[in-house]
Amino acid sequence: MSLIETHYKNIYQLLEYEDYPNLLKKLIDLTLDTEELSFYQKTVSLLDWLEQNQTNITEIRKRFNVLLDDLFSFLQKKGSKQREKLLVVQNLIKAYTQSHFALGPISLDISEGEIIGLVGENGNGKTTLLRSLCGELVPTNGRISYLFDYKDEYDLRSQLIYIPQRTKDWHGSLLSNLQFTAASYGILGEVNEHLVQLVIARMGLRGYRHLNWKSLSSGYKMRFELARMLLRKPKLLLIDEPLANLDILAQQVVLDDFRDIAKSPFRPLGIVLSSQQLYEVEKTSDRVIFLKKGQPQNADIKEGVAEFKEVAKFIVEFESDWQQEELRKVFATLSLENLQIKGGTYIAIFPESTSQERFLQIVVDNRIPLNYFRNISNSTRRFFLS
Ligand SMILES: Nc1ncnc2c1ncn2[C@@H]1O[C@H](COP(=O)(O)OP(=O)(O)OP(=O)(O)O)[C@@H](O)[C@H]1O
Repeated sequence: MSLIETHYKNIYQLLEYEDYPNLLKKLIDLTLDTEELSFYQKTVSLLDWLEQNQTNITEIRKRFNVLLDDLFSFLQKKGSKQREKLLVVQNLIKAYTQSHFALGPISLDISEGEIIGLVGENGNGKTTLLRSLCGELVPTNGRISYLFDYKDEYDLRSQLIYIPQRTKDWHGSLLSNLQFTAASYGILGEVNEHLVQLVIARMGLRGYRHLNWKSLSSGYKMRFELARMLLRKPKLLLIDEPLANLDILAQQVVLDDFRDIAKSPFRPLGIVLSSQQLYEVEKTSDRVIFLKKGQPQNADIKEGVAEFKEVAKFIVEFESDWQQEELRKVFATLSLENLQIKGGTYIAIFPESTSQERFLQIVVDNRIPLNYFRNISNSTRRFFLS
């Protein structure tokens, strides 16, 4: 099955399951992928119609179906985009003279459709890496090469978007700001009007379009930044702590959005994001880099290329009402090497030969009360252990 056919099948399944909120997002993504005013108009009129007709399910289904068929037959002709390499970093070092902190050497590359997660404790170089990748900081050593086409420095900056942790405030309404952003990238007239409506709806900002910066919560300010990013049609998005200030549900929505946007068969883009939400980031990213004192811990640099390391241990994180002593006793049969407890959560380290099944069997046989369990043998979580 081709990439487009799989995409098509997944989206039609949403129609079958009547998951209209998600379907609407996908439909807007496909509309943006067409880059055609006639489709922008059709989808915006569907959005307007939906606002007045939320209960007529048969008609809603019919309209979604017609538009989806239309979009797919257009995009099928356009064809999917071959994924290309966007960026190559070779032995990057960034040293600050004032604080004696040095990042790197780091080597990595990123292609269209790929998401790289950056994790690590505070002050270990995540922001420094992102700011170096976007050109805001000049490397002390090493090379960063952008492999996509760009006309000049301004064009490069518009295709390479960096969203910092603390974004600048803005004046006026959310709608007028997005219209202004689009205009500053040469998107004018009817295209501007429709495109802005689409990205507003895509980011769930329709009900907030007339609000100003002060009236938006931090989560909605982040959505505004993402809407602004979409208007600029970037190749590479570098984003610092996008999940900070978001509730758990909003975090999952934003991460799903990142995946959908990065992995579009028609306009894929590369994303590098930093976060403290380890497990959420691991679920979403294709690769995760753990930085400690400026060094990637889970990658070996061989001939300038990062190779990701595996650990030779079986490590589990769990929560239980049992005391350490009782747990040590029963897990001794699995040759327990180390048991730590922090913040009410246990981390148990066993030899590599221990399997998850054997661990769970011991739990069942001994009726150990388990409130939570996660195999972290391959998670960057293990680097946070003391
Ligand atoms: N402009 C600067 N001049 C000197 N030192 C700096 C500068 N910016 C950052 N540092 C230092 O570099 C180190 C790494 O900082 P950085 O902001 O990259 O870490 P981080 O992993 O993003 O941290 P956090 O999770 O807290 O955002 C810190 O020790 C910081 O104090």
